[in-house]
Amino acid sequence: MSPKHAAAPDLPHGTTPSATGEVIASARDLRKVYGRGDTEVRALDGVDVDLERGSFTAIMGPSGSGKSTLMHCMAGLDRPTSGSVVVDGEEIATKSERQLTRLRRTRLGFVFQAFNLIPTLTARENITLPLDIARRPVDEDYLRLVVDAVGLADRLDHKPGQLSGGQQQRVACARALVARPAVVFADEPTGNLDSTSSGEVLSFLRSSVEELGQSVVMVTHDPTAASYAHRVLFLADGRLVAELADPTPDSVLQALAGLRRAG
Ligand SMILES: Nc1ncnc2c1ncn2[C@@H]1O[C@H](COP(=O)(O)OP(=O)(O)OP(=O)(O)O)[C@@H](O)[C@H]1O
Repeated sequence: MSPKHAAAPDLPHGTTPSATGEVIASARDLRKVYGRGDTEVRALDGVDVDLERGSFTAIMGPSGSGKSTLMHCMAGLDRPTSGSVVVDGEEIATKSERQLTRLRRTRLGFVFQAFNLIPTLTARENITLPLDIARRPVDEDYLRLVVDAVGLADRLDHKPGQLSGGQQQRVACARALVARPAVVFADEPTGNLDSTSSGEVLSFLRSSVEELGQSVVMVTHDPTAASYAHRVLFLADGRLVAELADPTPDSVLQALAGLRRAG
């Protein structure tokens, strides 16, 4: 992975060279209902989606449209009321808590808005934590590749408190990737970052897809962030209402404006 990608926010918006045509995660007629009676909320109201291996997908939509619920149901963090979710060939909607925990640990990567690093561990220890918990050996060559790509080689002995917000989120990205998960789920990964740090994190996520063949799904409110993806899915009222391939910040803004007019 070239360092220029890790620092260059200006990525080409073109075809998806890394995409394989193979589905890595899918949802069928996915529904999630919170509450009942007068307080019932249909957070997901019949979502069908296929996510391709080796592609970067952004999920957008107004507040309350179901973005986080969709991501959480697809990542086994929340259980759907009905419908099916298959990730890396496994139906996850029917798994036990124990099986889900194992699946999340071994096959999925997560990046959250609040970096969620362990303050007493160094950057390196934070990055290798998922492997240590799963008692899997660290692939030092791959670790070096990921660490170089996020530009953290000279920060590995620092604790999170000694790192900037952008650096902490890059540690979180490296942590999500080091076990080579089937899918990385990122929930507003740049929500706490300035535009420069956001660009670095998003460039890294995109290059992890294009150069390492990873599959990334990201919830975001930010059209610029979404433009780093290969594909943007738009949710409204718990339904998938539109999608955009090879987005730019302008085309995302236009799509959002169109949806507001339609709504
Ligand atoms: N635990 C819960 N209990 C009850 N209702 C919930 C719960 N979680 C989410 N909801 C409701 O489900 C709907 C979808 O919520 P969700 O958080 O998925 O939306 P979102 O698009 O991610 O919103 P935001 O952009 O504001 O984060 C909202 O109406 C929300 O109030």
